[in-house]
Amino acid sequence: MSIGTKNKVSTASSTIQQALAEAAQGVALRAVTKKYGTFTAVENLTLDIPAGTYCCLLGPSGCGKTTALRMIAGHEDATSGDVLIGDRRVNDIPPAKRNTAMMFQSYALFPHKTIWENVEFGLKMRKLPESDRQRRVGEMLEMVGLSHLGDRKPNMLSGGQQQRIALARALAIRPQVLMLDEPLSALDENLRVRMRTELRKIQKQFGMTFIQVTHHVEEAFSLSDQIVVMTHGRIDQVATPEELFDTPASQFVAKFMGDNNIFTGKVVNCVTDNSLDLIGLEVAGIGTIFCRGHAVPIGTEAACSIRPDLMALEPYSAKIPAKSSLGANQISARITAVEMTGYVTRVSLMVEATGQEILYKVRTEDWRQNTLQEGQLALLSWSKDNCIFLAY
Ligand SMILES: Nc1ncnc2c1ncn2[C@@H]1O[C@H](COP(=O)(O)OP(=O)(O)OP(=O)(O)O)[C@@H](O)[C@H]1O
Repeated sequence: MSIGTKNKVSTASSTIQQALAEAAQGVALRAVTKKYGTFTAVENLTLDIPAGTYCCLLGPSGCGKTTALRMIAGHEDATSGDVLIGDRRVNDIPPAKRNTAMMFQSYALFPHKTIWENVEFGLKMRKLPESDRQRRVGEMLEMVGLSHLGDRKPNMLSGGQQQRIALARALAIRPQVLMLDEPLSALDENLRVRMRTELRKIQKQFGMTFIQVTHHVEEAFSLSDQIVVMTHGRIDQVATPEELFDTPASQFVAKFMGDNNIFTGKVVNCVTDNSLDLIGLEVAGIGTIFCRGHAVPIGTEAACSIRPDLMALEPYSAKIPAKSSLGANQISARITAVEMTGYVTRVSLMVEATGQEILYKVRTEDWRQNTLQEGQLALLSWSKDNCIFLAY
């Protein structure tokens, strides 16, 4: 590549970068509800997504995330509440006039049009002059690294390439917000991981607002600045991936994050301590488990959560567990299964007194150093500081 070409590329890229970053707007929902007849699909959602954020709406099937996305895009009317893009209330503005773009799982590329024509489509609809269209399509194809494929039809491209074209087409109109509805689910595992890295890179590079619907926790963790966890049409928690991983706010979130071990019981003890109180939870058949959280009245039914990688496991016979001193969380459990999944080994255990299943996760290399086996009784222990109190 000559120096001249290189300069041209970087100038083009910084021009798009500026244009896209300037276009980006935040989104706000104010007490938004959507009803289908008597059924409430989305209830009283209030949410702020700042401009330039990669936000994922995460939750199980049917929790209302697509409905929420469609109300932002204008494909669904809110039954009540306000939808704002930037400072503008958009409830009564049709989808094509909202300055948003949508990218779907199926890419929705036009099969009979070339790649170039696909990317140009939205610009033609907006009646951009020919010269502007040419320049923008060129820039977009360059951005996704597929300038050389402009003459091909979509069926002559791989799944990953089609995906990038769908992204180029969506961004060509310089939307204030890009919405992505499960954009990676049609791809195989390897490609999915590669494409999510690309999506994140492009979103960061150009500082755009992306709102994506997904039910994959790992995908939401890897992509997002902000994750909105939804259940039954409501928001359960809005947090960064790190916050969600370290401190789930509810039993639902702790379970949905994957493998967290949850104990339910009654609050029997609360000690005010630094920013987070030390709480004792009496768990039937197990005893008192100590955890960190915000104090609630003694006697309240609640739960706590401990990550499977933050526990320690050792042979039971080596130590008789001292009856819970403050903060020493220990239980005995029998190993019921050991699964080597690659870097990580998953060890399933059962608390014999209650039948509760517990998961312990360990680096495979570390697991190989110990003598524990399936069928053996073991002692699990974990720190109160890693154990998260869940008030609901
Ligand atoms: N047009 C409709 N008429 C009636 N009910 C609907 C309609 N669209 C969605 N629903 C219902 O609203 C609820 C939320 O649907 P939505 O598609 O938003 O869920 P989701 O979280 O995106 O699920 P998925 O991950 O399966 O797409 C579901 O119970 C669904 O059946």
